[in-house]
Amino acid sequence: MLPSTDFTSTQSYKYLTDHYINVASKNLKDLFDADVQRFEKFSLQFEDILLDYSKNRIDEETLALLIQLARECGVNDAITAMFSGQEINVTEGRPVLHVALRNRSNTPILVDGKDVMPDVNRVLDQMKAFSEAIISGSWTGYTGKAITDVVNIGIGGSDLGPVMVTEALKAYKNHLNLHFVSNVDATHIVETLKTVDPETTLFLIASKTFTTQETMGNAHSARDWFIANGGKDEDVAKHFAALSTNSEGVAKFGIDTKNMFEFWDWVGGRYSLWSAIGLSISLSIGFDNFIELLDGAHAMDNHFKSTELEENIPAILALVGIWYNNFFESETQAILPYDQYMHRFAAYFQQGDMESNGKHVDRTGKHVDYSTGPIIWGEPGTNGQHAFYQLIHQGTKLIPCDFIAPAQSHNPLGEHHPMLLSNFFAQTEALMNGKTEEVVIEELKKAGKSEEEIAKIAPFKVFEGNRPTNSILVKLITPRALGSLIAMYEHKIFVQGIIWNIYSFDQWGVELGKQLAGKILPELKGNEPVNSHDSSTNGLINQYKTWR
Ligand SMILES: O=P(O)(O)OC[C@H]1O[C@@H](O)[C@H](O)[C@@H](O)[C@@H]1O
Repeated sequence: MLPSTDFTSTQSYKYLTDHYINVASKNLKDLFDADVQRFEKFSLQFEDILLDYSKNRIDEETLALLIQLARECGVNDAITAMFSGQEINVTEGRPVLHVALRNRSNTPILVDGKDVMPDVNRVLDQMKAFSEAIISGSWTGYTGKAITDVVNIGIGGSDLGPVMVTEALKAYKNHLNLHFVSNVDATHIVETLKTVDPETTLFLIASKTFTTQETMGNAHSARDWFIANGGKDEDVAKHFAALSTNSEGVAKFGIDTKNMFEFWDWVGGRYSLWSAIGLSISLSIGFDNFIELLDGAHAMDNHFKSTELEENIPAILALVGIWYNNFFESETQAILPYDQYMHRFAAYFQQGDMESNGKHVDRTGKHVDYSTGPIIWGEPGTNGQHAFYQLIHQGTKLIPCDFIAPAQSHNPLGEHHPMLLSNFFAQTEALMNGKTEEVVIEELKKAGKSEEEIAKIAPFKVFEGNRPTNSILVKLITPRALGSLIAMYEHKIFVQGIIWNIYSFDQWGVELGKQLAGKILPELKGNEPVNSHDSSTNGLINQYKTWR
């Protein structure tokens, strides 16, 4: 059982409310001027990952109170509950054990009295053998040729993790061409199939439930294309594999269950890249690198599980996030990787965070009267600088940002990496310090502007500063470091969900739209007008019918 506390009625929350008034009036620049130790005090290192959270609008008292808040909300007990396989996904009646998938120390983890580790290791062995056969070319297609292309068909958690990781670790990639098809828009599968050859293509049908409309639709179209282009029914086994918890659904689709890579209902979709859903990752970068990814996540799990909250990286990130979300009332949080390979990282955590903590009832079923999960967004730097950073620097909204960058590049070409990192360092400094009116006026004077010109233009050139950021500097984005980074954010989301007293591992909010689409689909047949909806929906459907 998870503890259930209304965090707004804790002692620490009350203290934080008063403390906020004091801190909100302070400037980050002044906090740095007043304390030469600030970086040492507010930074933590884990292996090759340095978290600098000193450029946040906090002081030592803030941190102490936030940690007290975490304690009052039972974060430590909740961590124990998750790692020990308790049924903490209450509304779906399941434990939450993505940590078991990467439990490289193999300590037993019990679900209903049974250790899950032998099953986890069995599927890992199966993934290893399969990956090696495909990569080496010993597994051949129906005409005897080696596989050259892998198409992962999945959506949400069965797509975003594999896409994000295979992109982030492209530097480790082998000869196989990876493709990802997620959208039910036929364009996605049609354009992908134009680029592959049925004789040398392997399709991975990735779906936890094996019922998701988009994935099933794309999987059937892929199978039809395979048959229409020379494959026979009996050849399907050489070209289709399934990654799922639903063996019945897999068999019904016509995939030999020998080609099924199993996982379990205690793996949430958005936490599933560590499971059989990661097969495309293992095929792309090799099984050994996939294990490195799991190792990195496991190391972060151990850090999270066994480190006091004061030094616990995911917990600190969570608490600082709560500080902005619930006291400064910031609505969003940007994730800004200064690494082109990590261009899907923010998109991945849009699902990870927003599907987990986008909840409006607490664990007792009561409507919350406080803000829960933030809106997550972001793009890689430096691209974002030339697009939306204007608003972060000079807009009216407070946007806490996580800046992430590798110290070493996989592509050390000329001055590119120092140029990239100079921007990474400059942005957080600029956001913190801003530029005062006096400095602006001084600069304009030096540029020879008249008093009149200066008075006109100066206000537009002022940067208020005092914009908070975390900087996450990673030595090099290796599979291990990436595994740790992903696990770090997963646990941050977990801690926040515990404090907000919500269930982070269900996703009922995605159901209504699915239900209604199921009702509307048959209504789109035929030409007779539809009148079973509100006038807007009827009007749109009926216009569609006249235009199609
Ligand atoms: O893997 P499945 O069962 O096809 O589900 C895909 C996605 O389906 C969505 O509806 C869920 O909100 C996601 O959490 C999930 O990842």
